[in-house]
Amino acid sequence: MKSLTLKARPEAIEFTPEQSALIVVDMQNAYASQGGYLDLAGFDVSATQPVIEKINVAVAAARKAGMTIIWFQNGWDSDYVEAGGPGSPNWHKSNALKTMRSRPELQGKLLAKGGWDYELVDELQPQPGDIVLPKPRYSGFFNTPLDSILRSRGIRHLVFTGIATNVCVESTLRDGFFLEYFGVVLSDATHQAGPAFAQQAALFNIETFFGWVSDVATFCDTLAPAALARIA
Ligand SMILES: C/C(=C/NC(N)=O)C(=O)O
Repeated sequence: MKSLTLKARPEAIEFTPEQSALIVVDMQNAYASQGGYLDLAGFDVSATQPVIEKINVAVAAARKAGMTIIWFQNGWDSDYVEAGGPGSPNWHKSNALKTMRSRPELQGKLLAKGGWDYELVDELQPQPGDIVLPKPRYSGFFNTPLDSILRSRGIRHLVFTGIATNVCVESTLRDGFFLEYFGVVLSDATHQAGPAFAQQAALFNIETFFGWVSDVATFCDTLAPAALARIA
């Protein structure tokens, strides 16, 4: 297995595709589509289409190079037992749950398994061999088998895409940092929940304290030789 060098901020980072995962965080209608949860809760989702396209490019390149692809889906059962009741901070802080409390006609619709809001957007669909993981909280490491799946495959490097940079992407990358995973964000394959400064702040935090920041074109250029080697 040959290691590759990815140009990134604050410095380049080495990784081996077979020991790395591309993680697609929560590319569901809830987060990327008009009429989904974030839109209904008042967050701007008008610029998510380019992010969807970039993720498709990154996923294709990662798959060709032999990386594991992991798709997260955030949400809960349609009775919201998994969301936690008033004894959970999630019940108080989740804007999806708050939106449904203020608009009872939406009850059972937002981030509920089995519904349109929970589904991945049409343009991004897992392929055989990819791993799809439901998650009930912002961090993909919490109450999911992510850590054991990664350990069993010898994966130490995690490349992140998805929505939202400042919530589930950053939470998962941070938890990964504490578990000794090297986290890289492809900035143009992510989008924030909230104003543009939330994106800048999340990327600043990641690049300065928790990981590395690169972009989709640089990632694909870096992987190209590994993909060719697998065909030859
Ligand atoms: C705001 C929010 C973000 N989720 C995510 N996937 O980053 C939420 O789930 O309420």
